[in-house]
Amino acid sequence: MSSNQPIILTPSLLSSDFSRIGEELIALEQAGLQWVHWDVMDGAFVPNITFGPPVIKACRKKSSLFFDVHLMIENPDRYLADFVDAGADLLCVHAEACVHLERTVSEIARLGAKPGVALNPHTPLDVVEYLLPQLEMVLIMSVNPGFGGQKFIPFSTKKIQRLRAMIEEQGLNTHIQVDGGVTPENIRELAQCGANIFVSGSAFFGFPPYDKRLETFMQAVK
Ligand SMILES: O=C(CO)[C@H](O)[C@H](O)COP(=O)(O)O
Ligand SMILES: [Fe+2]
Repeated sequence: MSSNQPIILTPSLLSSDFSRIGEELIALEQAGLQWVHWDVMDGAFVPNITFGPPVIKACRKKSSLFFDVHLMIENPDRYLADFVDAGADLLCVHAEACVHLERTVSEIARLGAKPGVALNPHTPLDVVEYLLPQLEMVLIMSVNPGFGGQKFIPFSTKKIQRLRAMIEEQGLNTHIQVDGGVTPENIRELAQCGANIFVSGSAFFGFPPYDKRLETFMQAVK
């Protein structure tokens, strides 16, 4: 059940060289990428800490890539305006971190960014069912969030299939992003299940040059 949505590869900067993120962004753009995935971690929602709005804001000046921002933070409402001001194009919050998810999603849209909701591997799809018309994207975590380089959790394929069916049932064409353990070896199956936006960290940045790596992913998904 593949989607009619465009196929997009969004490299996760979590596996990039943090000492030169600005240069990495320029290299991605030159290699033909259109999106880039920022993994924001607060050391509370997930057991790791990365970067926040000031880093994104500084990098925004160097890049016209679409900034796809994955917020792995508790109570994200506190920082939505800061991330939009920093230049986030899409803000994806975790359902597990939001008590009033509809309010949070509406606020992201009001601030002028595209809203997304991420679901941890064990979180059922029901939590987004009624919100789908308001969402640009649902992110299916195919690893437990917090670290790059983990193994893809096999039941995620069934979850993607069910979500694509739910989206079609409502007559929508919401993006499905899959995040964690995505490789050129499994991207085709994930697209056939209905995902159309693919995050890749370790399997992307570990295999330069980036233009060739993008081509490898795109050939694999054809
Ligand atoms: O959200 C994430 C981790 O919480 C990352 O986006 C994800 O793990 C990407 O890394 P890899 O492709 O190496 O699995
Ligand atoms: Fe992510």
